[in-house]
Amino acid sequence: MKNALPSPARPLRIGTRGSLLAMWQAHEVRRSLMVAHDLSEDAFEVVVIKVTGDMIQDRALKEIGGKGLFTREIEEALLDGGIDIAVHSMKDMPTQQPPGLTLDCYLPREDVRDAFVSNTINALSELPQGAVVGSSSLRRRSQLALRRPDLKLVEFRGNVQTRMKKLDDGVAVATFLAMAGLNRLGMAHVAKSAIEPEEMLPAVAQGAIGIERRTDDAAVTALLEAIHCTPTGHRVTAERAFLAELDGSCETPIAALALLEGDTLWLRGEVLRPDGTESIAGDIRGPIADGPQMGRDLARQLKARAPSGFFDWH
Ligand SMILES: NCc1[nH]cc(CCC(=O)O)c1CC(=O)O
Repeated sequence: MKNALPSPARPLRIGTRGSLLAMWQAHEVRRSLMVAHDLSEDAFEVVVIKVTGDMIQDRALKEIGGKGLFTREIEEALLDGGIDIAVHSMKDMPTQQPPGLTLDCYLPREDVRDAFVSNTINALSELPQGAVVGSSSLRRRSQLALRRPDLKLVEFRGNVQTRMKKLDDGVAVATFLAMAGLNRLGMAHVAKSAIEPEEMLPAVAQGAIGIERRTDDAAVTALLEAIHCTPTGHRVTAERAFLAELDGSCETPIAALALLEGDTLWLRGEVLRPDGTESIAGDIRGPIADGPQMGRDLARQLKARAPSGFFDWH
């Protein structure tokens, strides 16, 4: 029977990338569903799906371009019925989902901050003049270039171990990771310090895990409702509306962070030139329910302030 509730005879298939962090996230979704619905582990099956983004680690992702490098194959499996839900780092998710798929279920958000990682230096502010730092994130690179034009930036990619090895080898004196990933993998000690959003505004949806489903799958929709974190949903939705209005992706120099203060949502946003020569930033406050409109409004305000040619990274 289609859309049946999971049972040992027909486990719910959870699709994910194969990276350590992605696997942890898929198992966290399984744990949450088990608790919420009093189901056993064998009501679920974690299905690993190879994605383009994982197969091209040796090249700068922005050279290959295109949105959804980490998600396309997973969404295809979801549409095909090969999996029943897909677990994603929301930071990597395109702002639009393909017809037939819905992404509106979020686990409670982790630490949103970037981590400062180094063997020898304690904090971003303590980097000596002209220091070599490694990052392949266009957002982090442009934010660093803006605030510290003296720094030398080199490409840095790979899992935590690969990056630590590069630091040991002296390829760079520091690099940057998301605190969320380090915390989830029990590797918070790798961070010398966390970088406050005031110093480096994080990526849209950083630290949030989202669960995608087939829109018409009523049983899965009901199953997921029980584990949805509403505050995370409000925050991520506002940030993603900001990103969508700027026509951005996880490979554009855009940052945003929404916080809830009582009944109010406070959204900060920043867009940069890729070379970090200029940044346009602003913020907006309003009722939580207006989050998506505020995201669009803030994006339009920043666009109106941008000189011509600012968005040439499109
Ligand atoms: N683009 C890769 C990616 N996607 C999500 C995370 C970390 C976890 C998260 O933000 O949820 C990372 C790695 C990183 O930036 O360190």
